[in-house]
Amino acid sequence: METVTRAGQLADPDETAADADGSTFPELEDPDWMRHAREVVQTSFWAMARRLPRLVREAIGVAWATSRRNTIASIGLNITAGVMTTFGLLATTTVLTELFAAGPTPERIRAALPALLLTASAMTARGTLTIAAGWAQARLVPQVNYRSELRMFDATTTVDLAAFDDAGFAEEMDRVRDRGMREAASIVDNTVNLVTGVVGVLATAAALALIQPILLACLLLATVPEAITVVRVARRQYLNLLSRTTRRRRMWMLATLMANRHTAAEIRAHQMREFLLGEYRRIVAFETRADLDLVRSQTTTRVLGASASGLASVAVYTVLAGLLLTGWVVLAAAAAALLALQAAHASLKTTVVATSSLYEDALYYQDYRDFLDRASRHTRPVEGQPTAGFDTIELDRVSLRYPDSDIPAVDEVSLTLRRGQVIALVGENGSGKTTLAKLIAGLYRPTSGVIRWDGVDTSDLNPHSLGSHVAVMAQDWWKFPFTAGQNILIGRHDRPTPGEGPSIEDAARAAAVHEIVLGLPHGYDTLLDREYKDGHDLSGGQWQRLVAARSMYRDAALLVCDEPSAALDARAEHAVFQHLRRRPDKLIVLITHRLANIRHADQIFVMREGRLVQRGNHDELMAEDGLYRELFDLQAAGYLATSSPAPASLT
Ligand SMILES: Nc1ncnc2c1ncn2[C@@H]1O[C@H](COP(=O)(O)OP(=O)(O)OP(=O)(O)O)[C@@H](O)[C@H]1O
Repeated sequence: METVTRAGQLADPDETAADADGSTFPELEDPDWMRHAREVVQTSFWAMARRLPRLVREAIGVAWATSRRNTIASIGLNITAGVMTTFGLLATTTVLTELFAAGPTPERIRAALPALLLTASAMTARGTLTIAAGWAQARLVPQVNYRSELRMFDATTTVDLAAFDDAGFAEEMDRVRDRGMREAASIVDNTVNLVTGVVGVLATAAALALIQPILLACLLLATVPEAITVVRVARRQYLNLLSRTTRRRRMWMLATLMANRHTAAEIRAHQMREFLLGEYRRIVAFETRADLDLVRSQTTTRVLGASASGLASVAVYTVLAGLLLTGWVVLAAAAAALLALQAAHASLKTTVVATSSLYEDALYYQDYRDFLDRASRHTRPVEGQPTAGFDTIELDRVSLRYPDSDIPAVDEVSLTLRRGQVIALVGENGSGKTTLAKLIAGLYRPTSGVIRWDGVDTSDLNPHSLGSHVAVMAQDWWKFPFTAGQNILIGRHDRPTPGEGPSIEDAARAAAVHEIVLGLPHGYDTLLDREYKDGHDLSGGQWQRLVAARSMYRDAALLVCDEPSAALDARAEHAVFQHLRRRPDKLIVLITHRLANIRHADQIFVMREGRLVQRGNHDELMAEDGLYRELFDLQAAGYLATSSPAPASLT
């Protein structure tokens, strides 16, 4: 893969990843999204310009959908400001004509006065309109930004869980979060800049054309060196940014490791400080060299550009002098033309820079749109019949194969579960218990087979309605950076009737976490994240109790508990399992490796390599000579206070 290096040249990856000492930065590989950056670098300016109309339409569409008022204001005020520029320049010509006319000075001034007032008014109006347009633009840009961010997070929180198992989806999501998400605002911003530039060019060109059309042609020619310099400098700057992105990611990662509460203990325990600082220093040295290279090459380009521009300006002024000498233009018109030339020059520069930036933005914006399309393919339609719950859940030859995997994680599983039961899924690591539980909970859709709630295929049910009857205590829960109370409340933040289910405190009591929360500095209002002021943290087991309280607060008909007591002490485990006992209104699905906790389950399903290999209650399974008994005996042996020899598998 090609990589972009220090001075911005495309280089061999091995060369790029090697620093001056010959050691390597294996992580300094280009992220995939950089391909767009390379495309920009390799595309000619005219190729970019050809795509402009489509981009401008797109940007105006986005801006229009966000705020009509600010869109009209940004564009309309800029156009009006352009008209004022033309007026101002033409009025300046009249002022100069009057001033250079023959006659006594006071009379000439008097004659010039009306045009002078007109010029002053036009320039004041232009200034005011430009400021107002800038204000509207400044209001529009963050609104567009928030809108695209919300659209993105709306998609990421709606897609099926399975989307996150698709490596392409995850990578695209990172890329869009990294850059594409904010491009819509940048497109709008650059479109308005482009409009401003074009209007400026047209306004001054109109004035010049009225003064002397030959000067207009000269102006366009004289701008070429400047345009080339601007594009070259912008591209080189961009290439530098590109090469830095990878290094900066690495630096950012190292910086996060070195200034982070979670890594502080390990860094000290392993005395990693010098290693991390050394890595950081190496990249900084690389960065500094790249910066110096850039400054050198940019300065050279600017010197060459400025010299060429200077020569071009001399040429234009020579033509102007020639026109003056031959009587093609009068002195007053020549002076006004000089002003127009300068104004046009600045507007052309704005136009060129905006075109180049707009093109670049558009490529990243395309990523954003592609991601939204991909997300919508991973999203279930919200229609489907609502459900009031279930009495039975039936799995009929249900399988699930993760993307990029040849072996199904769950393989043709058929079982029937009833409300009022406690059932347990048992098996060794990787046997498919969590995957099966997620299928039962409706978090995954089977790749084959059918799951029915009271005979109705769950894919015909409204997913939101179905989800409202399910609570999941996940194995890999997240420490949400909210208060203790909110951490429970988010189990069902939208409970329609308060008092319908357990209160936050009831749920906390059931999960043996109420006393712990009361002991926090602000009780249920204590923020559980040390990274914020006044934030606190809990131990792993205390967090797990809080997670259990959240699911109890959710109070759903189906409760799936995946290793609910892995981090709990004996007392808390007892409390949690007391709550997870048989209840007529609930179906409880338990996954645990602590088999003593499921002895009283109505049904135990034993899994091996994705398949159900045994089913029955504890006594029935102990009576069989199978995996369940083997696992149970192995565990029970650990609790026996005898010096009997350990099972063969442990020796
Ligand atoms: N998101 C995923 N993408 C791809 N493969 C996965 C994913 N999650 C699990 N697997 C694979 O599916 C198989 C079953 O995993 P699962 O988590 O269901 O097992 P488990 O019985 O719950 O294991 P454990 O007891 O360790 O929690 C394993 O081989 C695992 O590597």
